[in-house]
Amino acid sequence: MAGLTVRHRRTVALDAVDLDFGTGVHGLLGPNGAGKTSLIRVLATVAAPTAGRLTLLGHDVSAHRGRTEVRRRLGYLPQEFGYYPGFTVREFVAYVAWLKEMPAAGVPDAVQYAVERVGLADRADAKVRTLSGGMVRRVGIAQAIVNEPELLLLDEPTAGLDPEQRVEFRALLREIGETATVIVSTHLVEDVAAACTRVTVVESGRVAWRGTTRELSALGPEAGDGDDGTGGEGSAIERGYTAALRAHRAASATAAGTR
Ligand SMILES: Nc1ncnc2c1ncn2[C@@H]1O[C@H](COP(=O)(O)OP(=O)(O)OP(=O)(O)O)[C@@H](O)[C@H]1O
Repeated sequence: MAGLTVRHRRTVALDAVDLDFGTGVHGLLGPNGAGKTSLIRVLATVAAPTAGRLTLLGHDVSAHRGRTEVRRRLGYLPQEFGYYPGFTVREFVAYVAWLKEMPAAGVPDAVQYAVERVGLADRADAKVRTLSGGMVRRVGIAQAIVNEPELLLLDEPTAGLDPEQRVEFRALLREIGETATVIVSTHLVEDVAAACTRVTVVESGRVAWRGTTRELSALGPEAGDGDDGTGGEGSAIERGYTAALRAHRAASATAAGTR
């Protein structure tokens, strides 16, 4: 993507962002309101950018034909995911498979596999309305992966999952990321540490930092070294994240001051 800009009335949610993502699990980290959801929605082709160029899976998505092709090959779990409470898990995931125009003959097996991968095989014939919040979240993940997407976009996917489910889910992401591009927006630094190989930190609609998870962990002060009494707390990756944000803010303030 190049010069990607998203405006909501007067708010600039994404400010001329240039990014590319290869195979693997990418974490999108940033404070509330940084622009993560705006970016994921554009990548999922549910929102059009205000300006800029976006190519997904080799297709220009400003063209109708490109968008249709890409939608078949992507999976998307929105932050607030809408479902039909009267459908069973199997029916709902099959419905999404149908929306993605998967060949009908392969749908039952694909649904079964997706449901198994999220650990819901024993509830596959239960109505979604009877499930707990964490289980509904897993239905959301199942519908996102039913077509074995080449591009998987997940907006705050671990919200509502208990610690054990989180661990299983991160393992699933790593497995999918071996062959697909997975982009996970989160404010949980531990999710990134456990599941992602690369990180993009966004703030105020701009890319504040990019690199590997390991590089982000190495960015912060050593534990206990914080010169202001806060910098040395938390895990290595939390300290790295805080350091990346501070450096970006300092650079933005300097740039604004010299304008
Ligand atoms: N529909 C909208 N109308 C007006 N402003 C919006 C709309 N959606 C987002 N914004 C604004 O755009 C900016 C970026 O929001 P976005 O939801 O992309 O951030 P985020 O990083 O996903 O935040 P969070 O972690 O809180 O979900 C924020 O300032 C937000 O208030």
